[in-house]
Amino acid sequence: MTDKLQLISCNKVHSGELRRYKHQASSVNCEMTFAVFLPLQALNSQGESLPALYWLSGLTCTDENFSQKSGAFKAASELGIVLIMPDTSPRGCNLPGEDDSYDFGSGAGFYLNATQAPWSEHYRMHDYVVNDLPELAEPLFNFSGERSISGHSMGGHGALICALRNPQRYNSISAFSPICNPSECPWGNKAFSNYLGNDRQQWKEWDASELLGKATDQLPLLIDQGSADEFLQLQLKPQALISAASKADYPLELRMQSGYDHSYFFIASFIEDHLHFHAKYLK
Ligand SMILES: CC(=O)Oc1ccc2c(C)cc(=O)oc2c1
Repeated sequence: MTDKLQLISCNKVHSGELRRYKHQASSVNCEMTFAVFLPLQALNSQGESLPALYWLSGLTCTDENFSQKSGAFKAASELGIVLIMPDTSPRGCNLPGEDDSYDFGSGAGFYLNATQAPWSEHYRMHDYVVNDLPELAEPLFNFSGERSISGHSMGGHGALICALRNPQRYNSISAFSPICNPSECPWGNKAFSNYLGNDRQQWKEWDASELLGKATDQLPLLIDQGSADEFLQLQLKPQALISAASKADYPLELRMQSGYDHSYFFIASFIEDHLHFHAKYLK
């Protein structure tokens, strides 16, 4: 599988390696970039078997924001967890409007499979994250077969829908400030109407609150939300997820963190908690 990957860069960090790769991806029909953090344990020739945590970033981000701003590598090194960090959308596909706004198109793939032209040919980030990326990234180390998923904002919602739609593939889910009910917020309305069309029944298949409300398989789920988040009321709507979890008896731990906003300062403050949370379910 590694012959399909082109190494872009490699930096030593916390005794491990942060590598960036590019490759042609069949799910999204274009070139994609991703980053992987391999702790020291993944680099020695004995090849201790290690689990993976997928990180999905939010609107406007690339594979690089989490690497540069979260401070996750020290804990990932100590816990022996490989981090796999995809980009947030296909790019450079020359679709009309692809680069016109921060909340749609490039940097805003929403981790779903678009059904509407012209987006449906490339904007299939669900299949990329759930199928293509694991096939390429997991052979880079001695993979234990255990994976979990986390993310921020649009990526927090992405982590929720990837795991709720494919509970057998993940051991645990976490999110920072996720969009909780995209069918009922402006970012979600814009993305879903363009990617999925106007039939709101179809939207339910990609909305975390809808999926959680009818989930039959339950995964451990941790969410951190800042109380001073500027997007809390209009866009994120955690109450919808709390209500769905309560109706479905789904075990959700949602921690309201006093005074934190939507930025990576919030993520950096609690990422170690999230890594320790996932470590419990990855061994
Ligand atoms: C690096 C960074 O600040 O990331 C960032 C900023 C803002 C947002 C918003 C507004 C939404 C989202 O989904 O992600 C996101 C990420």
